[in-house]
Amino acid sequence: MKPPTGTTFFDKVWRDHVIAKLDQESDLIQVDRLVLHELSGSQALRALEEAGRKPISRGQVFTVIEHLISTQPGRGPCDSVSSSGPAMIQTTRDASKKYGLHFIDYDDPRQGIAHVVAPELGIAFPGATLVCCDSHTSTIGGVGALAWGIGASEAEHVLATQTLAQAKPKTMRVNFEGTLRPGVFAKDMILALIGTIGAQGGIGYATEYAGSAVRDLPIDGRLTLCNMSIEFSCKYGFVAPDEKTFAYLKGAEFSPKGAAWEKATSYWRTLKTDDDAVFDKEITIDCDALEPQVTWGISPQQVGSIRATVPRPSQAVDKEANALGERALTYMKLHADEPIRGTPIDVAYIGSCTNARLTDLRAAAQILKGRKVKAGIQAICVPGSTPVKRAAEAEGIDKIFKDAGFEWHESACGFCGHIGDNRFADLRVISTTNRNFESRQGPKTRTHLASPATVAASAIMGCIADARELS
Ligand SMILES: CC(C)[C@H](C(=O)O)[C@@H](O)C(=O)O
Ligand code: SF4
Repeated sequence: MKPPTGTTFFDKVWRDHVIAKLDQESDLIQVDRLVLHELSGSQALRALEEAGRKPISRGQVFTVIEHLISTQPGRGPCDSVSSSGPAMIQTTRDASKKYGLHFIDYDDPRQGIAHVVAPELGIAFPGATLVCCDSHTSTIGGVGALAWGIGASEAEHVLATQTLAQAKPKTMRVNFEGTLRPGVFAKDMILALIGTIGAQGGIGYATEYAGSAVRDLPIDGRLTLCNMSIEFSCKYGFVAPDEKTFAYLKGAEFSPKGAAWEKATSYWRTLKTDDDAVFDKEITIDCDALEPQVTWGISPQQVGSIRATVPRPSQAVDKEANALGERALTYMKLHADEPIRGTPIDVAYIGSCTNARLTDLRAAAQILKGRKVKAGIQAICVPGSTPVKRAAEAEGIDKIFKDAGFEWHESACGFCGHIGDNRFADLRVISTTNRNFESRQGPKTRTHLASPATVAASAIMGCIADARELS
């Protein structure tokens, strides 16, 4: 008789949302929250309208303008970074008003990137299932929700039924153990994991991030970790909720209040993995020894310590990695055995749903205070949301950035992905974002992914720099 084993956080949340078993692998899942942005969300809203249908539960649907809207101060209702932007923005605006959805327009004081706004406003909560037409939706696992990215046709189905058919994934736990040294952050943790497991390492898994280093992270750091789950092909990433989670969500606009809050937190406290639960896969990352990480290639798996040299593709684990390595060095105009630190840069970018929350801006400001961006370097900050921007301004962080020589923008997805603006074309960018694919940030841009502190230090030095030398 197999000894009974405990249940994982994932299994508990999944079990509480199964409406019906569809077949051996798939279940029909109840969806608690649907978040739509104007790029792919507008497609779902238009398809629903063309089918003559309407949302089954408009109170569970949230729409936000954040992908295509310009980040320039003084932006107008349809100022966009792409030619198709104005129409998609207006479609989202019109449908949201027609159906009475929770709508956050470009000039709403709560506006921001969906994956920053949903936790901030308590739209997401522990144990909730939340979907969005975006591959980085797993970010929201940082507050203990089960959140994943879907396509526009799936979003149309959720709009009409508030359910979704899902194949149940295997479970993985990544134990980040130890204590981060000063100058090392959540971004370094997740980059190190992806460098270890590979960009395909999470296919078919739901990943729980655990361990002492995760417990020590602020919620912003947990959101950073979960954000990049998809960069190792893992659709679901999450951190089981704890008192830090509850403190973060308490009092948020859409969080339960009063007796409902007490009832909710008593349920949320049950959402943790049992001590004797067994995972399909477990990995441990030693954080005591962790160094700041920076990518050198064209995949987030092509990453290493900022103190390392660019690796030789011939030393890669297999032929495929070898070929990707050769392609990366050619595209990135780098040479094997050269130190990554000291590589000249053209642009320093702080933004995105990965690393532009208040703790991220504080970490960068600590490096920038009293210093100047190197002459000739473009330095831009796009806060993750308008509330983050306002909170940073209340602390004088915007002044530190501007005095150093950074541009201080309005919140949106901005220059994370190449949606239209070509100002980084053919330049080397060190960036707090989550993807370093070829031409990700514009035609022939060469992107290095790093933490906000590393980006800030690099802006000052004019080359890839170790923030620990400046702090
Ligand atoms: C536009 C959206 C579909 C896309 C994604 O899902 O990842 C974008 O957010 C990105 O980061 O490339
Ligand atoms: S900030 Fe970047 S990664 Fe995040 S949703 Fe927007 S485009 Fe995608």
